[in-house]
Amino acid sequence: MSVPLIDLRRPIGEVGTAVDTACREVGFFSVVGHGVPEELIAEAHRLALAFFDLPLVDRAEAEPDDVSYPYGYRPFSAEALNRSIGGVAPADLKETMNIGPVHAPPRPLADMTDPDERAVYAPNLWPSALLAFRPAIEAYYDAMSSLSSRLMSVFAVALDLDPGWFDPFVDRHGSALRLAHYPALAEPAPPGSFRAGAHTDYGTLTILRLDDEPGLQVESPTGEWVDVDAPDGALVINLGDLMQRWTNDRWRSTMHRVVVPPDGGARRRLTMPFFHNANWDARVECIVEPGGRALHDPVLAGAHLLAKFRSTVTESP
Ligand SMILES: O=C(O)CCC(=O)C(=O)O
Ligand SMILES: [Fe+2]
Repeated sequence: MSVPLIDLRRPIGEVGTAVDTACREVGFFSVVGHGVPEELIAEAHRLALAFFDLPLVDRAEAEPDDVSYPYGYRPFSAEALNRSIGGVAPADLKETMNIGPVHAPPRPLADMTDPDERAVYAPNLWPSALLAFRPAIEAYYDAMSSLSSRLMSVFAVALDLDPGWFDPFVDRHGSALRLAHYPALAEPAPPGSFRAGAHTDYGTLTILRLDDEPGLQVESPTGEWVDVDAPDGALVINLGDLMQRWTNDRWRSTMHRVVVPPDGGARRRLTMPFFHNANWDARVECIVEPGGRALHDPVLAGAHLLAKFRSTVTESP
């Protein structure tokens, strides 16, 4: 299934209407006219592959000592995304490299009394073996950060709010970029395993750069799993749980997963999801349509995110 394709160069009102429809019906869409140079995307993708081609000892240099540290390298089988929704699926068939904010925090770390907030601004861990990696990935992080801000103002318009309505809630966001490598599988995958188990994303929105290898599926409103496809050069956008809650369930945070393709996963796959979050201390209260009532209690964005994140670490990688 091609998820709805939206050209961000169209007039903002038209874009907003298309986004509202896509977010209500599918929770996924793809965008062209996003302004991120193709070379910047290709360079990040190339260096991400080069990172996963490093010998394990060099990748492991970027692995945190403590599994609860949010950034750095996570080896094969360290995560089971399905557990974030209470599932019991085996570990995912992937390894990841996770990158947090690439600029100085909005205020000194010493002023942040919540240790979990400090964790969002914990330093990134980089491998010393691949010098071109860090600048290419930081440039990609920045590009995703700018595109997220633009999408949040499109979201505001789609919800009949002022374009800047979300700004005070996201102007100090601590979002995370993930490089997800699904290696070619030498042996048949264990029964019931996935490249990434069924889950919803946690935050406001995710920007996903797919590659040529298929596998991403979304759950339709009638419960069928459908393949996600997007034209070359497009970026796939989906909503996270916080946005569903914020919109009082008007929009959908859609269940999705990455399956092992019918060839048994003979080819590797590399995607680069960027998980945009609201500010740590943003108080998210349902945006209620006229005449409606709030379906959820207010929640702080940071606490909401951490609870989700902690539920997915496997006990024994
Ligand atoms: O790799 C993909 O296509 C999607 C991965 C994903 O959904 C996630 O990491 O949250
Ligand atoms: Fe996801």
